[in-house]
Amino acid sequence: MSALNLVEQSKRSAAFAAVDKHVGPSVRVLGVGSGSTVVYAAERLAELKQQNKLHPDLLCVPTSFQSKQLIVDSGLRACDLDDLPELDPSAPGSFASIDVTIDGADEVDSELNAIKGGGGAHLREKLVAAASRRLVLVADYRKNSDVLGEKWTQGVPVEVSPLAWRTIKRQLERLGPRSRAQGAVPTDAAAVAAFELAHPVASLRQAVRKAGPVVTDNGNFILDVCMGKIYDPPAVELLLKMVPGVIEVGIFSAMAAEAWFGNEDGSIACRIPRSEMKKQD
Ligand SMILES: O=C(CO)[C@H](O)[C@H](O)COP(=O)(O)O
Repeated sequence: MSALNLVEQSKRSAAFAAVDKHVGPSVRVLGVGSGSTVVYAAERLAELKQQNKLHPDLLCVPTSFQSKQLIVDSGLRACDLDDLPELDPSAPGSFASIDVTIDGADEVDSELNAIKGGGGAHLREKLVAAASRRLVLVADYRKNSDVLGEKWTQGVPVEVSPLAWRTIKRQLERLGPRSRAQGAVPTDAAAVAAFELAHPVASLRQAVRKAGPVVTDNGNFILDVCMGKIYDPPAVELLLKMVPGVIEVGIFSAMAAEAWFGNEDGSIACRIPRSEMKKQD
């Protein structure tokens, strides 16, 4: 099998396995992620729908224009996040009105922190993930990592306001040394800085087959911020988010409950956060 087919096959097997495990007749509201791996999840959902194995009134919440097309093309019903009914505010976890969300990822570390936004959809993806009782990631073996930034070297996608993207870029690039000097980044063990590079580099993502920048589904720009390995994803997420004009950061810290990977040898691996595994030992 060629390398390309191997990657596609591993995306497909991960997506099929995750859908089979998590999307049955009891799931009433499903979040549908974005990207090329989620295309296979939609393929499986369409099959299950044909076989009457889904809830008859299943609602699917899209995370992008692409995701909405996938839902509609699969014969499923799309529903905006804000159209979901408010749940009993006194019930535990009541904010989470989506039963489960299946989404892709660009890289996933051992704690299931993830980099997302390679497809530029991370604002809506994070909104949907935060409103989900369970976030399940699906990816091929190239995304399976120990530390964020090890395999995904294109930078953390950061959605920013087009109003002042150059100013925002400059501020993001100053984060490393300045914030460390001010003690904003936890550096307790000295060697363990929040991220690797002293001088992050942010580049405006350019469109393909259109002159100029990528414009997101929300009318914003994307800066890809290279910062080397990310040793403390929650701290870096917060740090980036605090820059005025940053709309959303493509670091998803401790949001995912499970990650399914298609392996190179054709097998499938399902991972949970390493700290959860230790508790179960
Ligand atoms: O975050 C995303 C889009 O914003 C995607 O889920 C991520 O880029 C993975 O995409 P693919 O499945 O095509 O590798």
